[in-house]
Amino acid sequence: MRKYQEEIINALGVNSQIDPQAEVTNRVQFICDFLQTTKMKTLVLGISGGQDSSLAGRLSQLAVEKLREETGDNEYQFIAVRLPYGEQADESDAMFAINDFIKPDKIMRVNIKAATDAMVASLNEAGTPISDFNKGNIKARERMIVQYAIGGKNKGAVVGTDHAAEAVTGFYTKFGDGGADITPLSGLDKRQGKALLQFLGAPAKLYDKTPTADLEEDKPMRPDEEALGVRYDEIDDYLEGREVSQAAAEKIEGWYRRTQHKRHLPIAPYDTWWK
Ligand SMILES: Nc1ncnc2c1ncn2[C@@H]1O[C@H](COP(=O)(O)OP(=O)(O)OC[C@H]2O[C@@H]([n+]3cccc(C(=O)O)c3)[C@H](O)[C@@H]2O)[C@@H](O)[C@H]1O
Ligand SMILES: Nc1ncnc2c1ncn2[C@@H]1O[C@H](COP(=O)(O)OP(=O)(O)OP(=O)(O)O)[C@@H](O)[C@H]1O
Ligand SMILES: [Mg+2]
Repeated sequence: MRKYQEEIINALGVNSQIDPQAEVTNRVQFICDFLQTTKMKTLVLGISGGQDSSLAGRLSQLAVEKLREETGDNEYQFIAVRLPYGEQADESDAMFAINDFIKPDKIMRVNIKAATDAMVASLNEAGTPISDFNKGNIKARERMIVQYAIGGKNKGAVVGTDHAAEAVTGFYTKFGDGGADITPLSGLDKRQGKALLQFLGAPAKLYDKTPTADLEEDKPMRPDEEALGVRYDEIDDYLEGREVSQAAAEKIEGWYRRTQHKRHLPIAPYDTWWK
């Protein structure tokens, strides 16, 4: 194994083999422990219709159901939030994930288009035209704002969907979808997330779906793999300690190096890791 590969695997806490049943049990328990320790009662998560939020959403729902049963406290709840920008192309997938699999206690819908467009217009007026790519990051941050607002009203914590195959490339918006209170999928790669969904009895269309950030209007539903220039299969192999092509390894390590700043708190004068 490459030396850097080993370092990255350790930093992200990836196991080369997992037992999906144990992972589900432990991760649900982790969420329960978090709520009981912090005395928070609500979990909030945006549901896109993609694999990651389907899994994190179902684990969140299972955790609050377990706590309700164990404590008799019916205040524990999970709020699934639909956060379309206008009309979402795969809206039916998102509602399918919610109704047929996640089965959340509560569903909310907040359209982020007005807030996003107002922000872009104000920036334009201030002499800062915003590219389609940059606007995509504004959308991700608007979603973060909505989830924290709902959490703030409900003694709630915001659930993040970051996992090892995303963390390694830093393929998320800093303080956007990267902004959360707990990340129950940490340490899992993409195929391990899929294995957990299969164990949980998710319909295949939820985990067979092509992963997309879907933030750019110029490139709707653009597959993550196209943007990253490397396949999830290769990322997963790399994270599980397997040999991948030199080109794939270099691509992954390049992303990891360039996005190091996203996996740390803001840089302070005494920090040295960034130098
Ligand atoms: N060396 C450094 N040290 C400290 N801070 C540094 C830095 N370099 C950039 N920065 C800061 O980071 C900013 C860039 O990071 P960021 O704002 O995140 O923006 P950036 O990484 O440029 O873009 C986000 C990427 O993640 C993708 N994404 C976003 C959201 C969701 C998903 C998904 O899969 O669902 C994917 C999106 O498609 C795009 O490719 C810079 O503007 C700067 O403020
Ligand atoms: N349209 C949306 N509505 C609600 N939440 C969203 C939406 N788009 C993105 N999100 C939130 O941002 C997170 C990051 O998106 P990301 O694409 O990485 O995950 P995903 O869509 O759940 O899975 P996949 O990576 O397989 O597409 C999602 O998990 C979800 O919580
Ligand atoms: Mg997605």
